Amino acid sequence: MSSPSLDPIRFPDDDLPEGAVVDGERLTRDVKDVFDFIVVGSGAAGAVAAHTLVSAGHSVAIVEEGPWVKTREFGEDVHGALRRMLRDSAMQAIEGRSFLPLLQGRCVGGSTVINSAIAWRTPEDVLDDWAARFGLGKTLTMRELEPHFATLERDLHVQAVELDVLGNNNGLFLQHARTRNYQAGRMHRYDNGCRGSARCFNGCPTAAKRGMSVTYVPAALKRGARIFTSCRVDEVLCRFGRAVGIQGRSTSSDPWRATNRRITLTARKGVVLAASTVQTPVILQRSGVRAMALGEHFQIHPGLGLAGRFDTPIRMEFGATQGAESIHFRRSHRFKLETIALPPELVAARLPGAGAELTNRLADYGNIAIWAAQVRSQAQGTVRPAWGGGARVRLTLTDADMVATRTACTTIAELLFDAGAREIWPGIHGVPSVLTSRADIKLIAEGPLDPRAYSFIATHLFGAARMGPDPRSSAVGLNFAVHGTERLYVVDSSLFPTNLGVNPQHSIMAIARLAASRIAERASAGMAA
Ligand SMILES: Cc1cc2nc3c(=O)[nH]c(=O)nc-3n(C[C@H](O)[C@H](O)[C@H](O)COP(=O)(O)OP(=O)(O)OC[C@H]3O[C@@H](n4cnc5c(N)ncnc54)[C@H](O)[C@@H]3O)c2cc1C
Repeated sequence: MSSPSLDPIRFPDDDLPEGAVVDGERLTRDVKDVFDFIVVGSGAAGAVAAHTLVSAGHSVAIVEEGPWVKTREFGEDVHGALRRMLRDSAMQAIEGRSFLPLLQGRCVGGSTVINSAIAWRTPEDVLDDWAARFGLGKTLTMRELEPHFATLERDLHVQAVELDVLGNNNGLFLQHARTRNYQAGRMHRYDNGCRGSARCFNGCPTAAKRGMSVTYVPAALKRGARIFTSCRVDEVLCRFGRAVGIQGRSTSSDPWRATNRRITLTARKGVVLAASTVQTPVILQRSGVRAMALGEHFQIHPGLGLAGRFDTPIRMEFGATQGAESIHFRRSHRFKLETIALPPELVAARLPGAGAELTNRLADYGNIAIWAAQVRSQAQGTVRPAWGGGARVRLTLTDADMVATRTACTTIAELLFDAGAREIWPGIHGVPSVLTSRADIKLIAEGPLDPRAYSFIATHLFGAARMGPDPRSSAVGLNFAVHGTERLYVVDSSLFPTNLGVNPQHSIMAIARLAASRIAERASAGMAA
């Protein structure tokens, strides 16, 4: 008999129903099958939609381009995580006046596997704007969304970061933001027992982070759904103006394992696209959907961070990866402040200097804090299919976006000096790489307004198949169906008319849940959208 302490811990992605997972990397023949609904993508939107549809009694197939990387495979190796779980090994970029790196998950659970699990309900001012300016009327009001938020919060265990895993990076930010009377707090996250390993980005090693690969995907499979992993959807099959299935092929991140089998799935009741704001519009365009707004109005929250070096230990490697935030400036200046812990490999990529100078700086890793901003930018861009099956994404930040960015940087610099930072490393071209006194902050305030001078990253994506009643200005109707094509639905943030100014996963899931409930009801009643 084994000792209790040696009993292996079981994770929710360990025990999956027999036959529920079809691994494209192991397929030896082409696949044909029939379901009520095909859901494309297993991230925030797809997992929730699939779970809702199967719970309503419909048969469901989820098709996911990436592999299923299980909890017990998550490690500390950042490069391995980037290669296995991120699209294009994290080498995607938005083109425009600058190249802006674009990060997306490409695995079962999508970006929820590699994200920080921060949960924010959609701000009411955003919903009011959608209703008034974009004709959404009562489709997406807080009254309609509230029960979906409540269920998600219960299922995914949304709670404030526990004090014992707050860590110094988060704690210092909170203390000094509050001293300045900024509206600030501990983050609320999908968290069931975070141990503060600061490894959200590599995949949570304890499954405490309630990403989709350990929650709604296994739950949907237990209710009878099937998932086709490492299977990429190339196009939606349409006949006589109605979606009837999907066509795709098996894939692999390792070219030696690619089997290239054809996947043809028939959908009796509909195809639900949840492949993300970049891939959903591309699938639609490849499938021959023509809508004026398709691929247009793409938006992001450009994010960037400043590092501060302290004399005292910060130890970013302990604590919630992102644990403290302030929405004080969301409406007045269009940015949200956040803490973030980055592993040494990613910090090294941002440090000023080279050779011995760089090595000395990296030796200070234990004394570095990183505080960041997500900017609610106004720029709109485009998403188009690219050669080789990818996407070409274009967007250039506006002057107003750059003013907001610069203000966010000065605000962070002030907070870092308040907290006792000896040096600040702003990482802005044209501003000295090391600032040593408060007087230096004016160098940021007078710094460039050129997006090429800043090290942005985009992880929050919106639009490109926006919702609205008028096919001339939107791609998706108020019933979540693509204008002009019956039974072809979009449930991810492609349909959002604008960005939010807060982290998007919670809004995406609540809207996907609401959409899938309505789609399921109509299908049960025998009505096509
Ligand atoms: C590093 C990082 C940190 C983040 N932190 C937070 C946070 O803390 N809080 C928050 O609210 N948001 C956060 N976000 C954003 C959030 O994760 C995303 O907004 C959300 O996951 C998007 O949901 P989605 O379902 O649209 O797309 P995803 O979750 O990205 O899922 C889309 C899935 O579709 C699959 N897919 C794409 N194309 C195809 C195809 N042709 N065939 C089959 N499958 C396909 C993809 O492989 C992917 O798995 C973060 C994002 C990143 C990258």
